[in-house]
Amino acid sequence: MESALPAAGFLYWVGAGTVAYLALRISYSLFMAFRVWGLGHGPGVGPELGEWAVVTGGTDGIGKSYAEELAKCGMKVVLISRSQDKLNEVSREIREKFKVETKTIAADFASEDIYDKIKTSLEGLKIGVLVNNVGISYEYPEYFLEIPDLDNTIKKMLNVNILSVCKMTHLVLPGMVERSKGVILNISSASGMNPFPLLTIYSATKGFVDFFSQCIHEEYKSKGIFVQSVLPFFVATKMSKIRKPSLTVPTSEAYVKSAMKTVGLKTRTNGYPIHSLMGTIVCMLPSSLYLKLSMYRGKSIRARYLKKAKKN
Ligand SMILES: CCCCC/C=C\C/C=C\C/C=C\C/C=C\CCCC(=O)CC(=O)SCCNC(=O)CCNC(=O)[C@H](O)C(C)(C)COP(=O)(O)OP(=O)(O)OC[C@H]1O[C@@H](n2cnc3c(N)ncnc32)[C@H](O)[C@@H]1OP(=O)(O)O
Ligand SMILES: NC(=O)C1=CN([C@@H]2O[C@H](COP(=O)(O)OP(=O)(O)OC[C@H]3O[C@@H](n4cnc5c(N)ncnc54)[C@H](OP(=O)(O)O)[C@@H]3O)[C@@H](O)[C@H]2O)C=CC1
Repeated sequence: MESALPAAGFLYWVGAGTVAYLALRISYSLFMAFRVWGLGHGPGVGPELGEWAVVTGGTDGIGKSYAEELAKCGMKVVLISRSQDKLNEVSREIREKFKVETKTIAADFASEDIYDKIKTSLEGLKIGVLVNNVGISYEYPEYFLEIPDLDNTIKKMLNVNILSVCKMTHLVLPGMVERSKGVILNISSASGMNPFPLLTIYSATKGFVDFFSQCIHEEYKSKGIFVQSVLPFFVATKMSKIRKPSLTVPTSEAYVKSAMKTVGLKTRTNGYPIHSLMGTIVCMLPSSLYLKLSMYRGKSIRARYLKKAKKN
């Protein structure tokens, strides 16, 4: 009886400590959400950082929306993607709508020999913002060994999702450091925060982007550079193949408008209020439960995709 009392006291303090810790974490998250999305603040970017913004994969989805938001802030925009036709069309739209200068570079980030051409095209530009947005994912969630053309998929996904982030940062960061200002926005994914089975290679590349961003921010923040890791859940784009936006699946325009409010305030963000709530919940789940739920989710999307493919 006597020896049970100190154990009960110990458990009481462990319980009280845990509750206090969780209460503090939730209060801090709510306070930050209110500060970022409730109070609002001016754009954390603009031509004062350097007149040009560079957006990789800037002709569709999330990248196109970043290009438009940056142009709206008065920045000149360089768009980089594969198709010159799409580049011409989107750059014309941006020039006409926002009255800013644009430049295009046609390059395929699946290749490794494009960076000399990009370097030459960017020479002499004062780049204030780099958005490392380009990324590719699976056609649909799939078991590792069943991925069509696996060797080629591995190489392509690593080149587009990882190599592009390192190489573009290498090209742009020296100028920013020299001018002691600049913002780099790296588009990771919620699947880079927590592993997402059946999107294994993709999820792991996005984990790389998240770690890379956090480390570079810590290395260069004293030089006036702000690096942000952006971690969206699903957004309605060609990549997710979700056609109809919903409460939890915003359009890319709504997503980016919201994510831009966090620039300068948060080095890691899910970018959208409901996504932040989902991120907070997911991070509090025991990892075994999270993995079960995400595997279940992946399997259900896979089944729907395969059923639809069989019908067509
Ligand atoms: C609030 C608490 C949260 C707790 C969470 C707990 C556990 C965690 C569990 C899961 C983790 C959650 C999210 C994952 C994390 C990160 C994801 C990041 C994604 C990312 O980085 C980008 C990608 O890599 S996307 C993956 C690659 N692309 C694909 O796999 C495409 C596959 N999809 C398709 O082919 C099609 O969409 C389809 C065949 C599945 C359906 O197409 P169809 O034309 O038939 O249907 P639609 O009209 O488009 O939509 C109907 C309906 O379904 C919803 N929906 C469609 N697709 C998806 C999808 N991929 N994911 C989720 N939901 C999808 C769509 O929104 C519609 O819903 P509605 O009927 O309107 O409610
Ligand atoms: N949509 C979502 O649900 C989520 C997306 N993300 C991330 O957001 C980023 C953007 O995704 P999203 O907007 O959905 O993608 P989209 O597929 O809608 O757009 C992709 C853009 O990248 C370009 N692109 C694709 N492949 C290459 C390549 N090999 N070389 C050069 N450019 C290329 C495309 O242009 P073109 O085809 O002309 O080359 C297009 O401009 C990605 O990094 C993705 O991982 C993260 C979480 C969720």
